[in-house]
Amino acid sequence: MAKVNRQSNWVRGNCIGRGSYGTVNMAVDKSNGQVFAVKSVDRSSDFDTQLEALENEIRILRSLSSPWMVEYLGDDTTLENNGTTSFRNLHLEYLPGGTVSELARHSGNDVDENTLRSSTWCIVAALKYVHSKGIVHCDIKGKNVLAGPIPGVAKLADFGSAAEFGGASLSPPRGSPLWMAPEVVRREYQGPESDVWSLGCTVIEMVRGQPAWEDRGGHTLCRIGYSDELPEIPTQLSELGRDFVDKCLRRNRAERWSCDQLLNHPFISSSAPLNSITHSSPRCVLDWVNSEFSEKDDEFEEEEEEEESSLAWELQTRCRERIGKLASNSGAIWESDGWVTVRNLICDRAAEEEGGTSSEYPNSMTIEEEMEYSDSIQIEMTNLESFDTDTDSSGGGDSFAVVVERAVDGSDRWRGWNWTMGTRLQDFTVGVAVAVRWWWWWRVDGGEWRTDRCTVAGASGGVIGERGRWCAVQQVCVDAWLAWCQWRKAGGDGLGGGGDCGECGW
Ligand SMILES: Nc1ncnc2c1ncn2[C@@H]1O[C@H](COP(=O)(O)OP(=O)(O)OP(=O)(O)O)[C@@H](O)[C@H]1O
Repeated sequence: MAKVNRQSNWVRGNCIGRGSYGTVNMAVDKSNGQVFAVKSVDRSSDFDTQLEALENEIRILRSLSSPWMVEYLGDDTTLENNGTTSFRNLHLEYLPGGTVSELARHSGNDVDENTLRSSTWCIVAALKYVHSKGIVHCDIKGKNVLAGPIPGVAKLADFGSAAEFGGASLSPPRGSPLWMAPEVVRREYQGPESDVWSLGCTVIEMVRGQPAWEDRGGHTLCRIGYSDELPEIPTQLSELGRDFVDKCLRRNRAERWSCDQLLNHPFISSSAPLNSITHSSPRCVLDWVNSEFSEKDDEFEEEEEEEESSLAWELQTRCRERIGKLASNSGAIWESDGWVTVRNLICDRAAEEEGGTSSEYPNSMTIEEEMEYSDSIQIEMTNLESFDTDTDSSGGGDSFAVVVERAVDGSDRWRGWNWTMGTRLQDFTVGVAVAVRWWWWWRVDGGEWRTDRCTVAGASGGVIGERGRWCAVQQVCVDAWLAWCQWRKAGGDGLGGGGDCGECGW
């Protein structure tokens, strides 16, 4: 997906947030059905600062990319309201979980410390990355941390105040007063250490559901900037949590811990979301169809294990988010007539070697009938073959079959099946169906990504659509893991052996 100056081929949806620098709406890309968030400022508005902040955010976000930051998807300018209003727009990954500040308010005093630790880990990991790029966020607070679809996954957002770090004070100081570090309030300095102070305030906010300092205007600013006081650390926070906050809230900024040090603090050091995952996968299908993976390899070649783990988690999360958003939409009509097979592939190495044939699928053949197919389908085939090779390398002798059909009415609707190890693994509709290694996504009707009507054989069984949206999202991950398990346990009980995957708990 092009990441800059996206064509204005999208529709603005409901307003999902307002800040001092803009309005945030849901939006849908008409060309591929992708849901995203769009932050907009009316260009004719009297408030130049709003436009400046948005342009600043666009510039900064273009230069950054981390699994723990909300992803920049592009930007554009649109004429709306019958051509009377011109908006400058920033397109962002949509995160449906709300802000950690809202979550904290709703949970009252009932804080789940595991979630807190892992959200904190995400913020620190994001900050470490941002600081390493010479940028200070300048507005760390609960409202600027968006919750992912799974408790404990969080992403840093709102880079409208962010700035390149020059070692001096930023004038005027940036950020939200109650989260500002003392040196920022005093206009002496604003750097990475100042973000760490704000982080300490944010951890308190995530526990209390309220800002760390009570808001009494100028009086509070005096307390922050010119007293020896520190915010009260909530008693319900564990000893480790209190120590972590203490390392952030040092009035002398030289004594504050860096993000590197904080990542090693026992409060969060083992709280990276799903940090046992070490495999990487494509970032998102639409990026990845065109990417040929080279960018990913270059980008992450030198990253440490921790970052690889973060990436893998991010990828899985994106899969869940994407499909979760779309699982509730209406999709392809599965039972309709009028489909034609355009590509049919069966890999049955063992059968070939033994001179046998696959009895599981009646049209068994290596590659048959190629009437018409898209590039993406080609990718699917290529990778299925390597997938099959992987399984065979462990002596599996499995067969892997894929049939892809296209609607004869030319509506660009696709559907397909794949079978493996003699068992029907998945039915899926395909607009773009891609398999790389053990990961699967599928998209229907040229835009919607769905999971319902995806039947998984073996222990999980059933029609996913009957299980409700969240289950459906989980199930997609099960599907992905299922394939992964199969790859790992090639030739064994990979498909039928659900229930013992240590990685996904399925
Ligand atoms: N990518 C996103 N996905 C979902 N919701 C979002 C997203 N970005 C922003 N929001 C929602 O919109 C609200 C306002 O966004 P944001 O904080 O970026 O605006 P702002 O004008 O810069 O705010 P502030 O007043 O804090 O400076 C957020 O608090 C959040 O509720």
